[in-house]
Amino acid sequence: MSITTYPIAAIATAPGRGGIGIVRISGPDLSGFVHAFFSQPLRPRHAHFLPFNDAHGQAIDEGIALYFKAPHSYTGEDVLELQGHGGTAVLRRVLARCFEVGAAFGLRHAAPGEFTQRAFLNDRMDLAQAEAVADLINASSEAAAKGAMASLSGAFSNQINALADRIIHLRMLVEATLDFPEEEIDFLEKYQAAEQLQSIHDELQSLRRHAKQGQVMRDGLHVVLAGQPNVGKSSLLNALAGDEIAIVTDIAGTTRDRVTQLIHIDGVPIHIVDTAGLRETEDTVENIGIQRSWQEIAKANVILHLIDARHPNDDSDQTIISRLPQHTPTIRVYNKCDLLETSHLDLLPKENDSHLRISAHTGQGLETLRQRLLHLAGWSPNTESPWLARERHLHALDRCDEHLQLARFHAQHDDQILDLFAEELRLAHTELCEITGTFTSDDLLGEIFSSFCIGK
Ligand SMILES: Nc1nc2c(c(=O)[nH]1)N(C=O)[C@@H](CNc1ccc(C(=O)N[C@@H](CCC(=O)O)C(=O)O)cc1)CN2
Ligand SMILES: Nc1nc2c(ncn2[C@@H]2O[C@H](COP(=O)(O)OP(=O)(O)OP(=O)(O)O)[C@@H](O)[C@H]2O)c(=O)[nH]1
Ligand SMILES: [Mg+2]
Repeated sequence: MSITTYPIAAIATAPGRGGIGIVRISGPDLSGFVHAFFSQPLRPRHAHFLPFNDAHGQAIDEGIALYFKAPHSYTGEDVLELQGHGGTAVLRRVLARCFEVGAAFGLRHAAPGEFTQRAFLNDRMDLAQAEAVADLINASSEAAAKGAMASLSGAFSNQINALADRIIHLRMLVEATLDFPEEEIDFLEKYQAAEQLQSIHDELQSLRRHAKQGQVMRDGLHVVLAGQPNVGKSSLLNALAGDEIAIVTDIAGTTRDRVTQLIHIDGVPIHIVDTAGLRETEDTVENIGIQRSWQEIAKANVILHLIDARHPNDDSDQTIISRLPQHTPTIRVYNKCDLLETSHLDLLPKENDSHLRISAHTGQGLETLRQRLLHLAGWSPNTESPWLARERHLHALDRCDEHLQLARFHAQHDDQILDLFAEELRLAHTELCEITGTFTSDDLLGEIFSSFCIGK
């Protein structure tokens, strides 16, 4: 792969004050730089306690210098770490001194993610692992951090590679047969191609379910609270968040702007979006709020349609139902059950997967609601430790599945279409390679690494 020639430097620790701050430099050969900076060579992989001097020999800081020789480093290049005191000004001075010394060596400031990009280009990790580095840093819950670490250590990539190997095996058989046209007729039977395909397909399905969970774990589920004014949407948001986030009053039309709160259910991040109550109104401000409610509803992963349990068959709710998107999972949540006379309970639809009874005031039914949300997120509590995945990975798995299905179609209509079968297998394989980065466009790499923080 293409290896860049110039060295890069950046502050690797978070901006702001900290106990220790690190300036990191990576390049194909830093021995000249090290000598110019310290006037002495450094023993690789040893901690040296040294002054970091300016051009006049005055100490800017004193700290630990660590020198990693290529390829035994994070990036696979020579890496020098200057671990000093973690103050903004002192770190900036150390970095500036690096550029002074490094000018002779073509030292440049690192772009976001450039250290990790070099690690990827030097085969220190594949693309899914590089993405996991960023996901680990950005993880908002311990469960997400655990999942990111699983991906970083290769749990996800290993499964992708195992699946790719099975497709490669089948491809080899097909391609070999294509060289001997007289054998094509027997191919499918001889190698039980349909059975192999079926079993690859089954494995892909299980991988997709797993990856879907990993993606929800990373990005969270967007749950929108929708319904008429005064049904208790904001009260439910507050109850789920365990805090007074949104204003609650008995005045219909209290919420104007959407209010979003991140909560965690069993470690799964869930973005709860409270919206303005839906109704016909002349009020300009409220109308803008209601438009925003519909925008949020259109983007939702799950809609909780709140209904006042005392009026379960309200016309306005029927109108709302008719306008809700058909394909978004929706739960009808009958709120204020604490106010219901027992005799009225019969008027409510039976509780099931899509009809729940709750009270935002007493907390009745909230645990069932939480579990229901987890279920809709594709979460099954007994899954062995999940790894984190991204939307990009899910799309690639979906496309892989489409190609496998087309391959299966050609396998079932087996008259002289072995080359089409082979082509679909090739495309399915390519999709898996996009996940681990064996084939990727520079655009995609740019997009992925530019979203990293500086110094990573
Ligand atoms: N100070 C410091 N801490 C850090 C990092 C770093 O770059 N510097 N990391 C950066 O993100 C993470 C650790 N990742 C690293 C991965 C590989 C190597 C490395 O030197 N690997 C060599 C040697 C392995 C060995 O001794 O067994 C190799 O793989 O050949 C270093 C850090 C988190 N903590
Ligand atoms: N008894 C009882 N009252 C509730 C319950 N949930 C909400 N309320 C009351 O219903 C009124 C309206 O609650 P909100 O949470 O502001 O309703 P909303 O759906 O957000 O209303 P808008 O923001 O106007 O759309 C308040 O007086 C709440 O205290 C409940 O479960 N039981
Ligand atoms: Mg409200």
